Amino acid sequence: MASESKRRTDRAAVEPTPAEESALETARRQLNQAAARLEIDPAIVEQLSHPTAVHEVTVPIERDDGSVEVFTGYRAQHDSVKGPFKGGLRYHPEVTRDECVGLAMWMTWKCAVMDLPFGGAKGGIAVDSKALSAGEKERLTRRFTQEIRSVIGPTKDIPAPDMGTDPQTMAWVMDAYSMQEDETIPGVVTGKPPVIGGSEGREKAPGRSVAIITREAIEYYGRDIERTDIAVQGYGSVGANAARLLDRWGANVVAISDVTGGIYDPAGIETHSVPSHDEEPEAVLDHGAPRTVTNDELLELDVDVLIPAAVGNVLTEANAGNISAELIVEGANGPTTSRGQEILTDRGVAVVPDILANAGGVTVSYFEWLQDINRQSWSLERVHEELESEMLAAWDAVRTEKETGAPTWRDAAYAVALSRIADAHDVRGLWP
Ligand SMILES: NC(=O)C1=CN([C@@H]2O[C@H](COP(=O)(O)OP(=O)(O)OC[C@H]3O[C@@H](n4cnc5c(N)ncnc54)[C@H](OP(=O)(O)O)[C@@H]3O)[C@@H](O)[C@H]2O)C=CC1
Ligand SMILES: O=C(O)CCC(=O)C(=O)O
Repeated sequence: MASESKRRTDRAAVEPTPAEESALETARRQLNQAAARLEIDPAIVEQLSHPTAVHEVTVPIERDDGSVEVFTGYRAQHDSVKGPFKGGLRYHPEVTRDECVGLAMWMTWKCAVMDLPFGGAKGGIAVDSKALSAGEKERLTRRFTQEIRSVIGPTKDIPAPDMGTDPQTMAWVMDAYSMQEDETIPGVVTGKPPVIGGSEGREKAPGRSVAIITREAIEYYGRDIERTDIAVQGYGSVGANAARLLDRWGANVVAISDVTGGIYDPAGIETHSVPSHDEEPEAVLDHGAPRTVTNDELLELDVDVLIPAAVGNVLTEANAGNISAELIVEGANGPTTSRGQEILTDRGVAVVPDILANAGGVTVSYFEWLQDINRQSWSLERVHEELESEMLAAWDAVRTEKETGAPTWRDAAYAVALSRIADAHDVRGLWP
């Protein structure tokens, strides 16, 4: 696509990198670097550096022992030039306003890489979800939904699962929202159980897309998947499903981990016999293996491919020089800091970015939203076929950018995403 906003320049890179950076700082730095290469109107870049809105709400709940606890929740809405805001809800102790804004920015680019008619959002509650009973989690979710009810909706902003939330959480959001609207509105969230309008295949979709993109990248670099050793950090919706699919496709998954640490077996791990986070949290270390590793050690193992699929900021200035993998496929959102990326790039390590690799989640969310508004139900086979085709189309678009001069896979993915977003802003124009 020929585009005014896409012409490359040699403008110098942006600000220096601090030792530690927030998701928002990383996201802004990546935006500025990509925009500098693409010659995008500075007014549009400035606009995209800020969220459209950030809603901060107080969420009081009654604990099972009768006491009242007050939590803070957020919904950050970044950009909606191409359609309603879209993105997950995260329940994690480290959720902050800035983290939600950074993650919302990445959702904008992710939807644009996939050419979905959505913008970017992210939200969550600063809470340790594992310390809540099911009843407490339900009360927290229903109260949070009530607090953000006026800013979400099937044509406004559509939440979905992320870390610490799952299909049941989405069912509570849908129910709380629908009760207030006096009608059943399945399209207000995606990632619901299929029995209430959720899509087949949504839960495993982010892991499936990570596996598809890993498979394509392995082939791109001329490797044989059956002779490829892979380490995966995080064994949840993304990590476990990616590991299991790659294992099924013949790769040698030699290391996996959860929050408590990991296991390493150079002969390969039977991934299906290790419970995922959804099946049983913190169970990876219970599985017998010749060696256990810490999460830091897992990242530096002598493997061909590394898939960080848990939390952000794990590949940093401190360890990027020690990473042995030749290929990193980002399953988590924001696992690589700016300085980590620079060091990895200098060392010739290919990093395929989150906004492409884990985009299967939001893509099947889009399928779910389509099914909801059309009152349809697709088969799992259809979801898999359509996801495969969307992922390959996005991979081709990004690969073309890489082959025509983008220095890194992240630059290539941003070139695809940002040019689409900038063009959309350009034609819609600014309200006077
Ligand atoms: N769910 C989705 O639709 C999508 C999620 N993502 C991103 O993928 C990442 C993982 O999300 P998801 O799989 O949904 O999360 P889950 O909650 O399903 O699983 C997270 C996994 O990571 C482990 N974990 C948690 N903290 C750490 C840590 N500090 N170090 C190592 N492992 C840790 C958990 O361990 P334990 O089991 O012991 O708790 C669990 O195995 C996040 O960055 C998320 O934003 C991206 C796209 C879509
Ligand atoms: O499915 C969605 O809408 C969003 C999933 C998500 O939060 C993500 O891709 O990071």
